[in-house]
Formats: sequence, C-alpha cells, structure tokens
Amino acid sequence: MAEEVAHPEVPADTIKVLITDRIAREGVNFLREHLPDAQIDERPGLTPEQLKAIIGEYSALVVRSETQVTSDILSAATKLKIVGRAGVGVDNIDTAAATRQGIIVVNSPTGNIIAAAEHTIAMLMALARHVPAADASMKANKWEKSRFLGIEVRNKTLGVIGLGKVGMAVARRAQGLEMQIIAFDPFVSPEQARKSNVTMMSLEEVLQQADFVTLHTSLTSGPNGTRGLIGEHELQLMKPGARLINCARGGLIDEEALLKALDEKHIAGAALDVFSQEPVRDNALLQRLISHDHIIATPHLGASTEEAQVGVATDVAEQIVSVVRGGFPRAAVNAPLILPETLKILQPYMTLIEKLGRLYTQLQPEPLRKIELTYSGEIASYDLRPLQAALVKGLLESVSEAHVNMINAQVLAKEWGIEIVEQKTTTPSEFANQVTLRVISDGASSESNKDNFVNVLSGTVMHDEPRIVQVGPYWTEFVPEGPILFCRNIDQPGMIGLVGTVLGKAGVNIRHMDVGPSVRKARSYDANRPTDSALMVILVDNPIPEWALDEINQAGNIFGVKMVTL
Ligand SMILES: NC(=O)c1ccc[n+]([C@@H]2O[C@H](COP(=O)([O-])OP(=O)(O)OC[C@H]3O[C@@H](n4cnc5c(N)ncnc54)[C@H](O)[C@@H]3O)[C@@H](O)[C@H]2O)c1
Ligand SMILES: O=C(O)[C@H](O)COP(=O)(O)O
Repeated sequence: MAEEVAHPEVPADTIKVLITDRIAREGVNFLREHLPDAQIDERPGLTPEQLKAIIGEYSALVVRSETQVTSDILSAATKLKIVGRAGVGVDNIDTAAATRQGIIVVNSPTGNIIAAAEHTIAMLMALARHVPAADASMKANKWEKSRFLGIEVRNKTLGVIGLGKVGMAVARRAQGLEMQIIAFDPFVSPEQARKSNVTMMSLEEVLQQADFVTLHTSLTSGPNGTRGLIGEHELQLMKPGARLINCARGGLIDEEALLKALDEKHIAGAALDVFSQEPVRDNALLQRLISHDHIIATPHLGASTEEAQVGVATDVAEQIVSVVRGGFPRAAVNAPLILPETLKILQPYMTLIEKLGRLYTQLQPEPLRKIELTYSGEIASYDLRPLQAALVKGLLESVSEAHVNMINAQVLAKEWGIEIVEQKTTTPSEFANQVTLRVISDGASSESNKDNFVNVLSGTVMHDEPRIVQVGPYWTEFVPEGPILFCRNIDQPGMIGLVGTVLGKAGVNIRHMDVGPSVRKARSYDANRPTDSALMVILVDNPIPEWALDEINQAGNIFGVKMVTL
C-alpha cells in the first residue's frame, strides 16, 4: 500500500512537484525559490505501485533514469502538466503516452555531455591499462606487475558509433590522445565530419577497422531502431583483440552475444556503464557479464559529476517553473518550439480559432471528416501549429472529456478521424488577417437538414480582439463571448422587433445584436435587393428560458434558433 503524502493543510489548488530520483540540491532549491507557494516532494525509491497511487496529486514530475514513467503510471496522472528528465535519455518515459495525454516531456539535452564524454575516456584508458583489475589486485595484497601489461592508445583507431553531442565530444578528447577517429552515423554528412578530422564509414567498416569501438547513439525501437545494434554478427566483425565501450544505453548491445565474444577471446575487453536492466542486481546474465575478467563495469555513472548534476537539475527546474506558470519549456521532447514573441502575436488568433471550433460543434454537432483551414494576410507567415491545436481544442472540448493542448492536439484529431488541411496566403482577403474554416462533415443528412448551415466559419482580429465575420452563408460581426442566440429568418421588416419582444418578456437583456444578410448580397446598402434569409446574432447577458426559445422558433418566418455559449 502506497504511503500517503501527508499535507492536510495544503489548499487543493496548490501546485505540487514530485521528485522521484536523486537530483542536485541546486535544482530542488531553484524550484522552492521560484515556486514559493508550491509543495515540492522528494520521494526517491518509490515502487511503481506507490508512484501510481500518488501521481494524481502532482502537476510536475522530475526523474532521472531510474523512475520508469510508464503509460500505466501516466494513466493516473490526471493533473500532470510536465515530466522533467534531469538528464538526456528519455527512454524511461513513455513519451507517446505523455503526448496523448497532453503532458510535456522536457530534458536537459546538453547538461551532461562533457561528463558522459569524460567517463568514456576514463573507460577507454581503464580498458587499455587494466586499471580496475590492477587496483583490485593491490587491494588483495598482491603485486602482479607482469599480469597487467597494457597498450597505448596513441596511434590507435577509435570507432565512434553515433557522432552526436557526446560522440563528438569523445572524438575531440580522443584526438587529444593522438588517436585516429572513424565514425558511423547515418545522419552526419562526411563533409561535416571531415571538418573535425573524423572519417565517416559504414558500420561494418568501423567495426572492422577500429581498435576501440565506442557507442553513442540513443536507444530507439522499431525496424530502424538502435536496440540490439551490436549483436553477434557485429561483434564478429570487430578486429580480433579490439575493445568495446558503451556509455550510452544498455539495450544497444546484445549482452549474451557480448559474453560469448569475450569467452571466445575474440575481443579483448569491454567497458560498460549501462545495462539492459538497471540496477543489474538480480539478473543472472548481467551478473555473469559484470563479473567477467575482461569487463569493466560502472553503475550508470556517465552523468554523475557534480557539475553535470547541477547543470541538468537546474535546467529541468527552470523549465518546470516556466510550464507550471503557463509558459513554455526550452527543451521539450514532444512539443513544437514557439518563441514567446510569436506566441504573443498568435494569442488572439488562438482565442478566435478556438471559438470558431466551439461554435461549429455547438451549431452543428455532427461527426467531422475534414476541415480546410485558410489563413490569409500577414498571419499566414507565422508558425501556425498553436492555431491548429486551438481549433482541435475548440472542436473537441465542448463534446468530450479530452483535454487538448499543443502537445496532444494532432494525436487527438487523428484519433477522432478529423483531417485538417491548411492553406496559407499572405495576400489579405476581406480583412487584413482572416481565418476561415470550411467543414466537411460526415452527416449524410447534411444537405437536407434545415439546421445545417455552418459549412463555413470565418473570423478576424481587431484591436487584439477576436471577431467572427461569417457564419455559414451569412455576413456578421460580433465578439464571440458568452451566451449567444443564433436565429435565422426571412429577411423582412418586423423580425428584429418580434425576437426583441419575446426576449423583453423573458427579462433577457441584449448586449449586442447583429443582423447579417446572406453573403450572396453585398454588405453595403442596396434598396432593391431581393428577399432572402438573414442571420440574427444576439449576444445576451443571461440564458434565454426554453419557453422563450420555443416562442421565437414557432413565430412565422423563422427557421431555426440555437443558443450557444462561447
Ligand atoms: N551514461 C550516461 O550517463 C549518459 C550520459 C549522457 C548521455 N548518455 C546517452 O548517450 C547517448 C548519446 O547522447 P547524445 O546527447 O550525444 O545524443 P545525440 O542525439 O546528440 O546523438 C546521438 C547520435 O546518434 C546518431 N544515430 C541515430 N541512430 C543511429 C544509428 N542507427 N547508428 C549510428 N548513429 C545513430 C544520431 O544521428 C546522433 O548523431 C544517448 O543514448 C544518451 O542517453 C548516457
Ligand atoms: O541519459 C542521461 O542523461 C544519462 O544516462 C544519465 O542518466 P542518470 O541521470 O540516471 O545518471
């Protein structure tokens, strides 16, 4: 049974941050200093069951590589906004599940590069000179000078697999040791590598030519993933007597195959900081591996320097403070990066487009198939992903339990079978900047349904305030806010008076009213225009009683009234 966090005096809306792996004090202090009203709980060593039992209380979770943030745990994380990984690798976090739930996952992409690179060099030298075994021998009161004959690394070839941030830092340091560097990384161009005196080759060539092979790719699954990148075949390709180093991720090496290659003395040794299961304690295969004479093992210490731990902890703490205060993270693993300046410009359009979505679902509650979103004017030149997210939020939140944000909008739209197609033109249309939705719904009855008139919704922003300017086939202009009555009628004298009288009788105050002709007519005055339908948009101060809606609906020449709340 999970131990409850006892804070009975804490108000219900207090922000709570849970830290489940040990992080540097500086990170915890940063959180306490910048979120003075928040409750910061450090609970290292929780079992998955204990974590699941309490995670529902928290807005933010901070982990390193030990806590497994699985989809099962996230399913209980109803208030969670952000998972902060104080480090680089996020393979212990189910980011797909977090994305579906709209939870931001952030990491510290650069905080521990040097630490990891230096540990790799330490492993390289330890392998070359048998440092750990010699030390153990000394501690056993022996003096085995001739047993520990080493090799020099100068003029040897180091094969780097994964020439990213850590891989490149290792390459630079190894060049300082006068090693030749060859590398395999399908995403790095030979020209780019040449500038750093690194020769790119195929994986096979690197394995065949290197005296030391060091792994620095992230761990990914799937057909082109890196899981099991170094298996029996690859180990056999390595030069006889070569040495292997892994300070990246355990799953990159087939550990059984490695044990075999060592037992057969095909390779001379391996240095491992990471394992397919961590901690390795009760795993028989890993126990055999780490106790092998030609293995040097460390318990995932790559990032364990004072400097790196302060760096990653404060990096993640800063992002948590920003996100729980409604801002944006610097290094989100699952969110688009939108600059604050851009976001300021987009904000009123986000409100507008969310309201257009809400208006559509309330006027026309039918399953959607496709939405064509057209942006015209200068607004079209911005990164508009937040607007698409706002649309999905508007469409779905009034009809479902979904909590939509920039993280999960695309996934949710897909789950609901909604295809969103964007068109952008910087040439202004009717207004300087305009957003128009064209909706293709699933309703077979759409054409025949007399209430179905909302296939187009359009809006703009004036003085930083959203305005809806077209609803279906009608021109209009109103601020989408609060309870609004939509009433379609024959465009003839007396209709406004009729509706106004009923509302007066019901004691409903009209805040704003707009009567829009059909778009087939010009917005300007034309005494000879033919009789047509019109749309009354009536913003009211209080909800209209049912009987008053019925009375308006049943009056002659009115074909459809609908109340919405925006
Ligand atoms: N032991 C530790 O404590 C420790 C510390 C820091 C980082 N790491 C791990 O080190 C690894 C590298 O970190 P990084 O910050 O350099 O990441 P990075 O993303 O900067 O670099 C990874 C590189 O791998 C390359 N790559 C991807 N697929 C590949 C493949 N199939 N074959 C070869 N290369 C491939 C990428 O193109 C990229 O250049 C990660 O797994 C990270 O989790 C471990
Ligand atoms: O991915 C990382 O940042 C490293 O593997 C470090 O992991 P750790 O924070 O658990 O030491």
